[in-house]
This record gives sequence, C-alpha cells and structure tokens, in this order.
Amino acid sequence: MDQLSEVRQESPWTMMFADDIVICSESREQVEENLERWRFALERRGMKVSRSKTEYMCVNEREGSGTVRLQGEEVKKVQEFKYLGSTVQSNGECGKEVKKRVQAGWNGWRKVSGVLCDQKISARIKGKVYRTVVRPAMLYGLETVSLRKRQESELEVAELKMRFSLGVTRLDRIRNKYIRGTAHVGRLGDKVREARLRWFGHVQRRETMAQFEEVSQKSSLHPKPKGLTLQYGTAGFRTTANHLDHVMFRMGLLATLRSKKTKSTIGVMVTASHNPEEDNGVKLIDPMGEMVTPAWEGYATELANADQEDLCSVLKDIIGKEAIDMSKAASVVTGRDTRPSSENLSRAVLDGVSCLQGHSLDFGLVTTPQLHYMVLCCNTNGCYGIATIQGYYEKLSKAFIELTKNVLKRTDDQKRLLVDGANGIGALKMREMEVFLKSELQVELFNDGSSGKLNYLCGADHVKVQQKPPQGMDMRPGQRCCSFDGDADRIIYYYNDSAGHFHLLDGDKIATLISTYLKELLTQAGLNLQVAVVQTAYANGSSTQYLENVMKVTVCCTKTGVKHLHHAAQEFDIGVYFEANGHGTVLFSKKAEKQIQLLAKDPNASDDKKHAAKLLENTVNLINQATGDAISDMLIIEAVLAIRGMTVQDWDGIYTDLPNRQLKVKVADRRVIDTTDAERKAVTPAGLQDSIDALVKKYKQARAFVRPSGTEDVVRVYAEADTQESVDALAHQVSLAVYRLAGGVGEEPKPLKC
Ligand SMILES: CC(=O)N[C@H]1[C@@H](OP(=O)(O)O)O[C@H](CO)[C@@H](O)[C@@H]1O
Repeated sequence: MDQLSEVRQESPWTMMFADDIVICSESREQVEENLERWRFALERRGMKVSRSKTEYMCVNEREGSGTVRLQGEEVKKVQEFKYLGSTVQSNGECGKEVKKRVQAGWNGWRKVSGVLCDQKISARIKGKVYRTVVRPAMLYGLETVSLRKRQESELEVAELKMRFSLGVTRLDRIRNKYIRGTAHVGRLGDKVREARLRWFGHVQRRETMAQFEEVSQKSSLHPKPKGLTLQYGTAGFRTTANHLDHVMFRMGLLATLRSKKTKSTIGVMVTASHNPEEDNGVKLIDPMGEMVTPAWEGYATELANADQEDLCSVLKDIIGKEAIDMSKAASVVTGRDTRPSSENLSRAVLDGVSCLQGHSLDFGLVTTPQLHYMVLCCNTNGCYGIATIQGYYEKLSKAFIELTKNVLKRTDDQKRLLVDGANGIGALKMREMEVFLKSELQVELFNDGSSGKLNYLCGADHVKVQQKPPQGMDMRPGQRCCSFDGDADRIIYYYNDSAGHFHLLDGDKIATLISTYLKELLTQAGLNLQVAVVQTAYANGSSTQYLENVMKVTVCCTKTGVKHLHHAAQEFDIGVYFEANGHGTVLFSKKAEKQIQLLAKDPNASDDKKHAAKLLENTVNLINQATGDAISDMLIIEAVLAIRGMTVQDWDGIYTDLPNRQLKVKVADRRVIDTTDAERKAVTPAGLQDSIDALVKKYKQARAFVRPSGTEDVVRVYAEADTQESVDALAHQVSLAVYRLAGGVGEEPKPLKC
C-alpha cells in the first residue's frame, strides 16, 4: 500500500488504514476518476477492489442526482459509513456518533461498576478508574466532530448519571462541580474542546513536519560543496555558477518563508548581472519591489552556509525568530537571465518553494527590473500595473508615446538610438518591446546575444570601467548610443565626436539630466515639491558640484548598492537616485503623485501648468519605481532629450567630468577592509587611510577611496584628479598601498599605460 504514491494524496483526500481506503473528492466526476485510478493502480499490483464492499456517500448533497460507477457498474450509495470505529453521516450531522459514544461510555462503566459503586473505595480512586476506562470510550473520535450544544449536553447528562458511581444521588443535593472536584474529573465539554485543540496542534505540526522531511530529502539533491562560504552581498549571492545550486534551493525556501511572513508575493531573480557569463547569482525581492530587508540578508547568509544536516534547524530558527505561521499561504515569483546556467538554477529555486508548499509563478526569461516590477504589481493588486510582460511594455510605451507626441519636428535621426544589449536578456526584451513603441523610438541593436558572449567586451560595466565603446558597435560621429548590462538594470550613454573622441555619459549625467528636467517642470507647474539626488562615493565630483551649486538640488551620498540609494531616495518628495555605473531610477512620494494628478485634472489651472502636470504624470508612468531599469531609463532619457530639444552633445556639455579611474586589487581576504563615511574612508587595516590621504595630497582636485566589492572577490580602488595622467598615477599608487597593507595576492599592481 505504501507504494501507491501515484494515486495517494494528502489526507483528507486519501485516508488509509490497512486495506480500508477512503477517497474524498469535491465532485462526483472527480471521485469516479480517482476510483478508477485506484482500481488501476491496485490491479497493477495484483490486488482487487471489492465491488460488494465499495460504497459511496455524498456529504451535504445539493441536487441528489447522478451515481458513482466503477467500470460501468453502479456503486452502492449509503447515508452513513463507519471508518475506524466512527460513524460519518451524509448530512454532516454527528447525532449517531454521539449516541454511540454514550453507549460506549456505559459499556465501559458497566465493566468497572464493581469498583465505581463500591462505597468503601474513595472518590479519588473512582475518579482515576473512570478517567481511564469510561472517559476515553466517550471521547473516542470526538476531536474531529463538530458537536452542537444539544449533543454536548447529551454527553454531559449521560456522564452525570454516572455520578451514582460515586455514591451520590440527586437527593443528596450536592453540586456537580463538587462531585467532579472530589473525583478529579473535569467537565466533558471542556475535555472535548481540549481534545479538539490537541488534534488541531497535531495536524498543524504534521504538515510542518512533513514539510521539513521534504526539505531534508530534497536538500540532498542540492548538496552544498564542502567548505564553501558565501555572503549575501551588495546585490545577493554571486559566484561561479557551479557553486550555486544549493544556494538557489535554499533561497527558494527563504523566499517562501518571507512570503508567509509578509503575506505578500516575493521575487527571486537568478542573475549575476554584469559578472562574466560563467558566474551566476540570486537575489530576493521584497513586496514593494525593493531589495530584501537587511535582517533577511543575514538569514540568507546563514541558510546558504548551513551544513546539510543543520539546514532544518537553521530554518526552524528563522521561523521561530520571525514568528512565522507556517500554515499561511506563500507566493513566490521567479525570473532568470540568459546565462546557460540560469535555467537549472532557477529550477532549484522552484524546488525550494515547493518543499514548503509555496505557490510559484515562473516568469522565465526576464530582465531583473521586470521581475521587480511584477512583484510590485502583484502586491498592489494591479494598481501599479498589470503583472505581465505585455502589461509592462504597454504601460511604458504608452507613457513614452504620450510624452513625445507633442514634440515638433522630431526627425527620424533624432528618434534613432544604437543599443548594446551586452549579449544578454535586455537585447531579447528590447526586441519584444519594439512593436509597442510604434517607431517613436527606432532602436538599432548590437550585441543581441545571437553570437557573442554575455558581458564580454560589451555591456554597461565594460563601457563605464574601460571608458571605451563596446565591441561590435558601428558608431557614427555624434550618434547617441547606450549600453545595457547583463540583466538590463543599468544603462550608460556615450557617443564619438567628429574628431573620433569617445564621450561617456554615466549615471551621474543621467541623474543630472532627469533632475534638471523634473525641477523645471515643477517650477512650470507651480508645484512646491523637493527634488533630491542620491549618489554614492563613485559619483564624479563635478556632478555633485553642479547639482549643489548650479542646480541648487539637495544631494546626499550613501553606501554602494541600490538598496541604500533606494531607501535614501524614499525620504524626499521626488528622489532621483543613480549609481555612477548607470543603475538608478526616480521615486515619487505618494504626496508628489497626488499633487501632480490633481493638477493635471484641475479645470482652473492654466494651460501651461496643466501641460507641465501632464508631462509629469506621464513621466511617473514611464519610470519603473521598483528599481533601476535600463529600458525604462532609456525611454525617459530619450523623452527628456526630445522634449528639451537637446542633442547628446548638449547633454554632455552640462558639466565636464573630472578624469577618474577605477581599479581592482586582489587580496587574501577583502573583509580586512572596513570603511566609514559612506565608504569614503577606510577604518582598517591600520595605516591604509593615512597612506591614501598622503597620496591624494600630491595631486590637484584629487580624491581617492577603497572598499571591498560586494559582488566580486576584489578590493575596488577609485580615484579622481585634474588630469587623466594624474588620476592614473594616483589610482596605481593607492592600489599599491592596498596590495601592501591589506594582504595583496598575486602580482603587484603595475602602473597604467596612458
Ligand atoms: C563600483 C560599482 O559599480 N559597484 C557596483 C557593484 O558592486 P560592488 O560591491 O562594487 O561589487 O555591483 C553592484 C550590483 O550591481 C552595484 O550596485 C555597484 O554599484
């Protein structure tokens, strides 16, 4: 019988005791179908379903028509049946069962009446005998029965009659409470309730136990490599793909717990963004589309590093600390990038979700920001948008077309944009979206993944760090170009001037363009809303100066990682946040959105103000507020340039970047570097910050800092100075200081060739 896994379901749908089987279904058709599957499964194993002993019963039947057949033969219909000594009635009543319990009580009473009626035996001893023999017979099976008041008193009356056993009669006028107290026998009604609660506890624990058993079993299919320790970093876990299967399974488990805890849909994205194709990674997305909260990053690290045999106890620890009700439903959405390893890894996530009985919806190949968007849509009941890829394309392209439709004389040349898809998911999604944009934006795609390798010599990170165009892009002088990164959550613009010089427009330039546009529109609309720009230490000094001194915009600096920028941006009416690498978005507070919407509809507002409010309204719709999104950012940049009649050169000319350089240094353990002041100062190892300060002093307009990467096993070095020559020298000297003072490995950093 234990082998019948193909037909066996969880109770109450299948209940089995030896060869006595109960099958439950919600409809006659289903029950017939199940019966047939059981017959087939049993007969295949040489057993037979007894036609004469098989019967069926409908509970609370409405129409009373139809029959259940087994191989064409009608099965006998009954109004009640007995299973494991309990009677189940078709009308859902339990009158018969109660009567049986009373009878069983008396039967037991009779067996021990010699003791119970003996005047010489104390009430206490009689109570003990009564509790051992009579009561269990009366309570048997009642924990699963819903008694009515009438039936409860029927049982109590029967029990009180048994007080004769204590040698007390009605004529003695002794209160029932006293009799029970003397005999240490509680009220039967209370005992039934206790039994029912105990049963409920068993059922609940049984489910959780079964889930843990499954976790234990399935986790052996996703073993953890010995000695591997990983950390949930700046954007989740990242490392070589073949070390990640167990992490994915465990993140499926964690996302399910997070969903039970928050009673919301949680996202799990399988991607390593700008890392090489051989790497992979995973990150969790919280209910409003933001990165998972820091406490849960800690749980993620604990869970990923737990030894196989400790996995369940770490899970139980999290469940206990967060007081998670495991009976709650859970819903997890998943997505993945185009890496060859992503499909299998994403299956491991789904395995984890199913172990804890979570519901999952796999969006398959999506950009990271698209999955963030879906999570936000799911948790706002569609108010933010429809949680489908088509819904995403429709919302964004409609807003883009609305924004640009009144721009006069927009030539095809101005509508044309060269896009480097980093050979990743962004290229795929851009192709899908093209049709929705109705030629209002004409994208020429390069590095679309048809031949090249993901992020290899292309993509936003390559362009930003190398400060040169991606391979394979056919750039014409003055032509606007942009690069996405591997999962399309970053974008970088650039162009070649007529002399063939390369110009980069990074996240700082994007933030400046968008915040200036928003500020102008707010002034035009007469809305008093504060615009702020959030940056990291990597922001070019010129951008900060321009924003603060020329634009008079509030600027604040946070640690690296969009989760920090996102939270900081939430503090303002309108928070524009961008990392220099091109990852960012704009957040509009509820107050700002409301004021914009009211003004756009205000019949008394001037045309000018209304026009500005309408532009702002469509800008809000065009921006993916869940997270930085290359596609959405690209559309807003294109719209702003069109509305303001700016060329890419005009935009570039807003301010001039200070020459800068980023380098990486390999050290034995990058955690030896600890930082403060939004990562601009190194606290450890001793002496490192003093060395950096001394080096910086040697150059004009110079600045430098170092920090451990959260996505790669390296220490990052950043430097700025008045000339490229100076900055390259400074960056190299700082790299040497890191190498010497923070345990560098491999070859000493070499000077850069200009
Ligand atoms: C200098 C740099 O660009 N760092 C990136 C990079 O983080 P690191 O912690 O520096 O490896 O990847 C992060 C995730 O994509 C991104 O948020 C961050 O800006």
